[in-house]
Amino acid sequence: MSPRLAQLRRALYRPWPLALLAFLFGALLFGLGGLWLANYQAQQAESERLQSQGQRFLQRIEQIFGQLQEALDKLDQQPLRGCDLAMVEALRQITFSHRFVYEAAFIGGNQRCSSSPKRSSFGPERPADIEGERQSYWLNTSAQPNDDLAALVVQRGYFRLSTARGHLADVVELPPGGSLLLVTRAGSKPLPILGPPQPWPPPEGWPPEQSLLVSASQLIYRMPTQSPDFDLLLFADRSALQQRLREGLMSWLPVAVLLALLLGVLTFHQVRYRQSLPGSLPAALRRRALRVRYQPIYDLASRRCVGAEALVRWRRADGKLLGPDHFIPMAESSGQIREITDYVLEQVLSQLGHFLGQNPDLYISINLAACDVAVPRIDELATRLLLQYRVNATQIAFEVTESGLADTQAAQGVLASLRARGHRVLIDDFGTGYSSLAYLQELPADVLKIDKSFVDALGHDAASSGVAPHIIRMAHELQLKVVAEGIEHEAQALFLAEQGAQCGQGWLFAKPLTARQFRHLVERQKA
Ligand SMILES: Nc1nc2c(ncn2[C@@H]2O[C@@H]3COP(=O)(O)O[C@H]4[C@@H](O)[C@H](n5cnc6c(=O)[nH]c(N)nc65)O[C@@H]4COP(=O)(O)O[C@H]3[C@H]2O)c(=O)[nH]1
Repeated sequence: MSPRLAQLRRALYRPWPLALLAFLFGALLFGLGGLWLANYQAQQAESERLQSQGQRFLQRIEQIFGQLQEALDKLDQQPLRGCDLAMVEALRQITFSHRFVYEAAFIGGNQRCSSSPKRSSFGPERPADIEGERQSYWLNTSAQPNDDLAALVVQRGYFRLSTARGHLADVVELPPGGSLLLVTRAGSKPLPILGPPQPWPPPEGWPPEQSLLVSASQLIYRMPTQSPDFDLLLFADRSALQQRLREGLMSWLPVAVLLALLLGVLTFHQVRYRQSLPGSLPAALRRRALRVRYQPIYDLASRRCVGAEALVRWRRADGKLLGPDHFIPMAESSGQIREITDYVLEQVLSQLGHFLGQNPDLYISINLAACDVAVPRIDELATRLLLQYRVNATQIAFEVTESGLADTQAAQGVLASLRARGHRVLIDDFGTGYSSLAYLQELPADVLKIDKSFVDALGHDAASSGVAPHIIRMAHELQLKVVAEGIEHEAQALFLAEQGAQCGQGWLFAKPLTARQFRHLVERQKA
C-alpha cells in the first residue's frame, strides 16, 4: 500500500469519520430504497383503485347486458308484431320492469313505435358500431357526446332497446383527466366510453406487461374482462400517483433517517471495538503483528546460556510494542489465547527451528495458559511442528503458572502427555499461588521457576527474603530443578547459585531479544 493511501486509510479508519460515511451511505441507500418502495406502494394503490373502479364498471355492464337480454327475450316471446296501442303498452311495461332499459321500440317494415315517442334516445339512423351474430350495437361514445342520446343501443329482430348514459356513468367516478375506453384485442382504434378521447396507441410501452402501465404522463390500467374480444382501459393522469408517492416518501423519510443513524451508530461501535485490543487481536494474528522475543536463560554456575523463554509482544499500528500484560489476560478471558499459544509455538520453530537443530543443548520454553492445559491439544500441534522442523521434543519446554492448574485433573493429563513426548514442564511464578507440597508431588513437572518478586526481596524484604531459599529446598526434595526469574544484580545470582538454584534469567544477563540477537548471543558464547 502506498504511503499516501496508508495515510488516508489511517485518517479515515476512525470511529467518527467512518460512522459519518456509513450514515451518508445509509441515508442514500435507505432513501433510494424508500423511494423505490414508496413508488411501488403508490403504483399498487393506484392499480387497486383503478381496478376497483373498473370492476364496478364491469359489474354494471354485466347487469345492463343481462337486463337488455332479458327484456329482448320477453319482447320476442310476446305475440304482438305491429305498432298499435297494445304494442306501445307492452314496450312501456318493459321499461317499467327493467331499471336499465331506458327506451324500448318496435321497428318492423315502415312501422316504428317507441315507449317514449316524444323524447327518443336512439338518434338518427346509422350503421351499427358492432354487428354481432344475433344483435347489433350502437354506442354513444364520448367522441360524439350527446346527452340526449342513449349510451348503448341494442337491436335484436324487431325490437330495439336503449340504456341511459347515466347508468354507465354513475358507477365510474373518473379520475382527473381520466377516460374509460373499450379496445378490441385485435388492437383496433379504441372506443372512448367516458371521458375525453386518448391518443392511440399510447406513446410508450404498449401493450403493457402488467395490468398497470405508468408512462411519463399517464397511468393506463388494463382491466381483465371475460370477453375474449375486448379489453377495457382506464386512463388517469399521474397527479394522484404523484400525490401518493409524495405521501409515501414523507412517511419513509424518518424511517430512512433512523435506519441510517442506526447504521452510523453500529459502525461507530464496530470500528471502536475493532480498534480496541480484543477487537483488533484477530486481525493482528492474521497480519502476524505479534512478535516473539527470547529472554536467555543462564546456567548460574557456568554462566552459559542454556536456552530462552519465548515472550510475546504486539506491534501496534503506531509501531509501539505492547507488553503481554496488556493483552494476555484479555485474550485468556476471551479464549483467543489458544491462537496466541499456537502462533508463538509456530514462530519459535520457524525462527529458531534450524538453529535448535544445530544446538541440541539449547531449549526454548513457551508459556501456556490455563485453557491450553485444560484439554489435550497442544501436544499434537507441537509434535507436528517438531517433525516439520526436525527439532527434539527436549528442546521445547512448556511453562504453566500455578493458577493455570486450577483444573488439576485435566492439567495433569495434558502435562503428563507433554512429558511423555519428551518436553520439559516448568511451573512458572512459583510461590505466588497456594500450592502445597502434597499437590506439588502429584504434578508432572521438571522445573520450578521462582517468581521475580521473591528474587527482588533477597537482601531487602526480611519477611519474603527467605521464600526463594525455601522454594529451592523444596524443589530439591522433590527432585525438581530451579530457574530463578528477574535476576537484576550479581549478588542475587551468586546467592541463588549458592542456595542450589541451577538456572536464572534476568536483566543481569540479558533482556528479551529478537531471534537474530539471541542467535548471535549463543554464537558469540560458542566462539
Ligand atoms: N523488571 C524485570 N523484568 C524481567 C526481568 N527478567 C525478566 N523479566 C520479565 O519478567 C517476565 C517473565 O515472564 P513470565 O513470568 O513468564 O510472565 C509473562 C508471562 O506470564 C506472560 N506471557 C508472555 N508471553 C506469553 C505467551 O506467549 N503466552 C502466555 N500465555 N503468556 C505469556 O506475560 C508475562 C509478562 O511477560 P513480560 O512482560 O515479557 O515479562 C517477562 C520478562 O520480560 C528482570 O530482570 N527485571
